[in-house]
Amino acid sequence: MISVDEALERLLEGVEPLGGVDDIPLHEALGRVLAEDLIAKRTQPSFDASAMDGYALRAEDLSDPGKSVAVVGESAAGRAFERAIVPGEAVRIFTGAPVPAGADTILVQEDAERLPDGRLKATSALRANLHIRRAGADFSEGQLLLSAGTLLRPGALALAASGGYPVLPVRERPRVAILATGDELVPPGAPVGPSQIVASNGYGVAAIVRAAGGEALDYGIAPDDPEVIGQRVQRGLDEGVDILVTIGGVSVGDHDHIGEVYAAKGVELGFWKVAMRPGKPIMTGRLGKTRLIGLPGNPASSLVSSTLFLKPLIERLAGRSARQGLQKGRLGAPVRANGARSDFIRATTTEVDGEVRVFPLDRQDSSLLSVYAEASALLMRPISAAAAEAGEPCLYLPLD
Ligand SMILES: Nc1nc2c(c(=O)[nH]1)N[C@H]1C(S)=C(S)[C@@H](COP(=O)(O)OP(=O)(O)OC[C@H]3O[C@@H](n4cnc5c(N)ncnc54)[C@H](O)[C@@H]3O)O[C@H]1N2
Ligand code: MOO
Repeated sequence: MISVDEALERLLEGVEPLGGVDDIPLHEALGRVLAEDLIAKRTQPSFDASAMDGYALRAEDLSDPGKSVAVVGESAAGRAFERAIVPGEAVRIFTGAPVPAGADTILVQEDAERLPDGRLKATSALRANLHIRRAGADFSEGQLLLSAGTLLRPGALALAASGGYPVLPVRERPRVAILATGDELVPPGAPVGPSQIVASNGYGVAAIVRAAGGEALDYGIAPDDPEVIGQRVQRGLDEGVDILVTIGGVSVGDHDHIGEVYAAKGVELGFWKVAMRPGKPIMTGRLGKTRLIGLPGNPASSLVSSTLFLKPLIERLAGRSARQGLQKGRLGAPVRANGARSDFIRATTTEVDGEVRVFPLDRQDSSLLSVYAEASALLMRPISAAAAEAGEPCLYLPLD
């Protein structure tokens, strides 16, 4: 059996980002991947701005407690005070408003006293350069705002808007068809007969697809019939999907037909079986431009193997820049020696003194979705790892 690293290397070998680029409005761009570097079209802020409600003035004018200055006008957000101030003058100012020329500090309202004649005093010591956001503090025109390959998250969308972009060039999304297989499967919400179960895995797999930057296409449920599974696979090929994912039927039982279907379709086999737990029987292949991934049917197996293989494949096709791999943490509890497969243990994480502690969950059977849903990380135990105590270093993969 090949290792996880070798399997991933084989799967990603020669995979290039898809070529298409769409121009789409900002509000539709969440989760898409930026196709080009984004250069700021403007400077933010474009003027020195006050960070507080108060008064703009020269610090020197109120350097001793006996001094006062005249308040000669107002600068509000969107309505600047039109001229420079001169020594002895202050301007009432509000958060976000332009600081008038001649002023070098902001006296916050809470530290200001207006005298009966309207003049202004400071009730605490004042110095220059307080509460002023300098022009260009966020970014300047011509600066790189976001690099090609960035996954567009909420902050990136707001930044692009601020930089002057109502529309963004984004990469074409990899199209990923997901087909559940098994005579026992019924859709969620349908009556569940004796010996039937609900087809649940596809919903988790589809969510992994979307979070990675792909488009998930639901191909429904096929019975354990190689003929029918073959027809659905053909549909994926006809529709030119980038990835065709099947769930179940990759093991060695009499009703496991994915290998047979691959062979009948002339799929060029990538690998079958990886030295990992859960998810060992994963099968991959390629037919023309379509990549095929046969996920194992057990719920945790399908989700762990999607996280380790399907997700990076989508990220590569989507043109995403380098992704986070295994992280360093410390064991929150002792673990047993490991055997001949890398173990991806469903775990929770907490931060203690700036370090992440990883706590394996009690039950690890690959059928347990309640355990998988509780997990925030996969604790990775390498092949043949020795038993380890709480507090020892470990590696883990955060789950989205
Ligand atoms: N003799 C052996 N038996 C098994 C081996 C082995 O090496 N030798 N490997 C085991 C491992 S490890 C796994 S993982 C499973 C994977 O088997 P399949 O991919 O063939 O999966 P199925 O048999 O079709 O289903 C397994 C299990 O998962 C349920 N399932 C399937 N699809 C879904 C779905 N969409 N949603 C929810 N649950 C699903 C299915 O009902 C079964 O209970 O094989 C072991 N056996
Ligand atoms: O790999 Mo199976 O995934 O142990 O249940």
